[in-house]
Amino acid sequence: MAPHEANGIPVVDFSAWQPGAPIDQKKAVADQIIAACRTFGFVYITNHSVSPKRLEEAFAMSKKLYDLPFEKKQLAPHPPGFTVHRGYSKPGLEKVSNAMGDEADGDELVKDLRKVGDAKESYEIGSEQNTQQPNIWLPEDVLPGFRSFMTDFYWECNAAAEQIMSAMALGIGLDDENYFRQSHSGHNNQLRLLHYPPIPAAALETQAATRLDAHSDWPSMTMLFQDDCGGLQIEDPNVKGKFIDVPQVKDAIVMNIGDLMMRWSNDMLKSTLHRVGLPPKQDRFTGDDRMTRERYSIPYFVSPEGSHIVECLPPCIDEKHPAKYEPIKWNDYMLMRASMQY
Ligand SMILES: O=C(O)CCC(=O)C(=O)O
Ligand SMILES: [Fe+2]
Repeated sequence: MAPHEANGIPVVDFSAWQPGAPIDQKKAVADQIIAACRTFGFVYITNHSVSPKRLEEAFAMSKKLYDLPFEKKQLAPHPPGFTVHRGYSKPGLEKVSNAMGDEADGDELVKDLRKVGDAKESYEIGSEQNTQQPNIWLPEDVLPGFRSFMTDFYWECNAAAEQIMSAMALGIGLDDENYFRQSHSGHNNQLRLLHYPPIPAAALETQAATRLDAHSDWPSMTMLFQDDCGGLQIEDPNVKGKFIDVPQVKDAIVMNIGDLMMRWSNDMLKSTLHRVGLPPKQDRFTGDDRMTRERYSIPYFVSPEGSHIVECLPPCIDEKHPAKYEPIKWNDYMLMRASMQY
């Protein structure tokens, strides 16, 4: 029998969600997703529309990308600044170098940290029709088939996202199952290929480096595909500051609510802090450096149109829960969030 949870986090079997299925059957799936999103803000979804074969191909393509020499990957560079999120971002070394201290101090830890590899590298892809965020591709001969595969995969992910959002609409209690489709054309989503190279365990343990700091995602929701390395953690819904592992469930989507959906749902659904740290013990190499395994993950961020006005959903408002937020455009919300970061 399929598992119903992994480390306490609900696993929802999506196979009963079929276009012509009886409403009770669909509602059962929808309710399970919403229940998980109310407590954890995270839920595993199995038997969704992205096939295991396609996922295997996507991870294989991502590996091919990251196996390329640095100079080749740099042929599709992420533009400087925060306005366009496309193309290849090389590993950020700021944290690591900050912790290195004075070269002359001879400290063992400092020496260790000198060997610290790259914390993470990423490649961002969007809709080919999104003119505000034009894609940045490698020359075709550098990685043949990459562009066409990722363009198709982007829309396959969106098809799964549409079904999940339909289930969410039903689970929230909206009359129209297609409610979220009106504002989510799919052109504003973001496919991210992430690679966390091997790194000495000591660097993560001493927090001299992190793979990915604790954060919440901004958009409506995120669908994450992860390999079996481990290291993803979410904040325990019952204990602030305590993080629990989100182990791999093979081929499952790890779906999580973003800040925008939390606001949209008048805080009924939770946008939960999550981070990527040290992989579980058994995944570590035993050499002197105790190098951790590398990790690959593929998040897919789902956002509405920039001009869409997000207003607390009626089923999430009652006498005990009056609307907490003013209506806001997704574009304005992003600007507000970006300005808060400085
Ligand atoms: O790599 C992961 O598993 C997490 C990625 C993530 O949280 C993000 O990119 O926002
Ligand atoms: Fe995230």
